[in-house]
Amino acid sequence: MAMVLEANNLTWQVDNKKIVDQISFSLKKGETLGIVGPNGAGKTSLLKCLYRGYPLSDGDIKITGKNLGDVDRKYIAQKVAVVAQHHDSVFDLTVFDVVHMGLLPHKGLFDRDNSEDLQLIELALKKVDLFEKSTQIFKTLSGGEQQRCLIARAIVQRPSILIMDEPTNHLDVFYQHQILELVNKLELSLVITIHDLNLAAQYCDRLLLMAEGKVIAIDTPEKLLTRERLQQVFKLDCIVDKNPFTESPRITFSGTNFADLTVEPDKRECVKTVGIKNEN
Ligand SMILES: Nc1ncnc2c1ncn2[C@@H]1O[C@H](COP(=O)(O)OP(=O)(O)OP(=O)(O)O)[C@@H](O)[C@H]1O
Repeated sequence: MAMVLEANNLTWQVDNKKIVDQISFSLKKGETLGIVGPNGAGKTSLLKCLYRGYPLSDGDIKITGKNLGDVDRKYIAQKVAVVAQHHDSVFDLTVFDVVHMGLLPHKGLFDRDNSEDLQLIELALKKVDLFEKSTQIFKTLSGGEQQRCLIARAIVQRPSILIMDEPTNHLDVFYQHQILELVNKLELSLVITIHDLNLAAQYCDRLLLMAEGKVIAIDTPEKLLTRERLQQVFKLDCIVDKNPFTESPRITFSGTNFADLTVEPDKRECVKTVGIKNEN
């Protein structure tokens, strides 16, 4: 099957420190890849490499078969939509105007909107249930509504790949599920960073687990999320069983178990909880 995204040996460094260190993976059409790992692992930096916010020190990226170095920004904007963590630039715009921005990669400088464009915006706003709030200023929306507004912009953009940096951040449990269900139904290829491993297991086809800039493993949630691996990376003991609703892996972490919490996380030794039955 043709790959929508191919990342080969991606490396990005600052002051000789490799923040993203020789990462390779590919993404199939319609697949959802979740990037997981501890704070500071390099997840956001990896995403920024993907949409060319950061210049690579080494490696290359192909999007729909074309090398990123050989295409212009407009091609990237047509193929890749991004929902980043910070969106200050759209704060004072109305919901309609933010969603309208999704048309820009497909327009020439002097092109006017036609009826199809307006229909597309209307459909996208209805899909995320924000049509009634079209004239509201973006910054006055709730966190969940802001995420939905940015997803509507991505729908209008009609990309092949949607990249989202922690899309469930600051959302309550209802909106966490709503956002992830919504983007999964769009039938796009998705790359998302996500801290909640249970949500990642439920909504992602594959996970890329990273730490200190490197890939620890890439696999399906069922194969990747093992007690041993999670202990090694997060320094916490856990039980891995199954979510009774979805059958996806369910992870329950123990408390920290550390006598001295002032020790840096990467120097901590994981203390196993005695007597825990683990299905992995
Ligand atoms: N522009 C930069 N200059 C210097 N260091 C940077 C830069 N961007 C990121 N870093 C460093 O790279 C490391 C990885 O940061 P990044 O934000 O990619 O991690 P993350 O896995 O997304 O973390 P979190 O889960 O906390 O959001 C951090 O130590 C960070 O300080």
